Amino acid sequence: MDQSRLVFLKLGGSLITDKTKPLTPRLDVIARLAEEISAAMKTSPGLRLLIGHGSGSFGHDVANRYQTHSGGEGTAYWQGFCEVWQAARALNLLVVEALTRSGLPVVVFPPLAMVTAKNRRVHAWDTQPIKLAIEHDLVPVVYGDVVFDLELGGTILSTEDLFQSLVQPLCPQQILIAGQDAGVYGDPQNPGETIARITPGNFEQIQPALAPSQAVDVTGGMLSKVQAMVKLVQENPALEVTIFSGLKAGNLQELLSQPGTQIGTWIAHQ
Ligand SMILES: Nc1ncnc2c1ncn2[C@@H]1O[C@H](COP(=O)(O)OP(=O)(O)OP(=O)(O)O)[C@@H](O)[C@H]1O
Ligand SMILES: C=C(C)CCOP(=O)(O)O
Repeated sequence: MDQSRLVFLKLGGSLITDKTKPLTPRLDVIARLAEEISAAMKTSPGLRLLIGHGSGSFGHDVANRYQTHSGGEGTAYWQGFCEVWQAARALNLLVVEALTRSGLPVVVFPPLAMVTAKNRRVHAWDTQPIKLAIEHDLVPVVYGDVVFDLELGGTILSTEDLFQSLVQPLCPQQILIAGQDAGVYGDPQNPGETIARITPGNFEQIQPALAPSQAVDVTGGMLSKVQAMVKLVQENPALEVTIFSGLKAGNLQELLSQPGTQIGTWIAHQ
């Protein structure tokens, strides 16, 4: 890859859906986020993007009913697997429609068709097509999905799981995680103050403030998100991660077009 700046962006399920109501997209938010991304791309010629999105009250709700993430066998398990796929895909269609309407050249890489897992971790993924899409100035889109698992039968990979496995082959400079919350709160029971910076050095001290999602969520909420990102910056010291609110209009556009903007919680090597 050349000198341009590659950013992985997650549009969290807590942002693009209402996680308190099954199968409820926030279409106005999705449309605004798409416009912000498009505006940032126009004013930042070196910016290259890989977009991932979460499943919110689509996939999580159905997966929770069937415990799809834990693996299984038999007709009922595979029926559930299929229903989770349908829910995740339905949300993906809405996101892609909005991104396309905003003029973004998006191409979808459905995880079920590309990735296999082993005990809930990415096992094999030919990332060459994604690399080529970025090199040709397209915007690849991935999303949390069901995948076949060589040990468990089936499982679920979150957007963060996918990002973790794409960092090494694609070498992004930044990961932006947009959710409904202003960042990582020092006390999730009393949301207000966000933690400005998390590093491998202060992670242990911050960990008690990290909890699963307050909504139905089979991939772990803020705790697993921060854990995964701290591990990534530890392994890739040049990488920086920002967790921020995409509900506040303008945040996403600013973070995309002005690297270094201090919004939300930063996760960095030091
Ligand atoms: N310290 C904390 N700060 C902020 N949120 C926290 C904290 N601890 C737990 N949470 C919960 O984690 C949620 C964010 O994780 P969640 O996985 O729901 O987000 P998401 O990635 O946007 O959603 P999805 O997994 O559907 O894509 C928050 O909405 C909150 O309920
Ligand atoms: C529940 C499904 C299908 C995917 C979960 O992905 P995430 O919302 O990124 O955690």
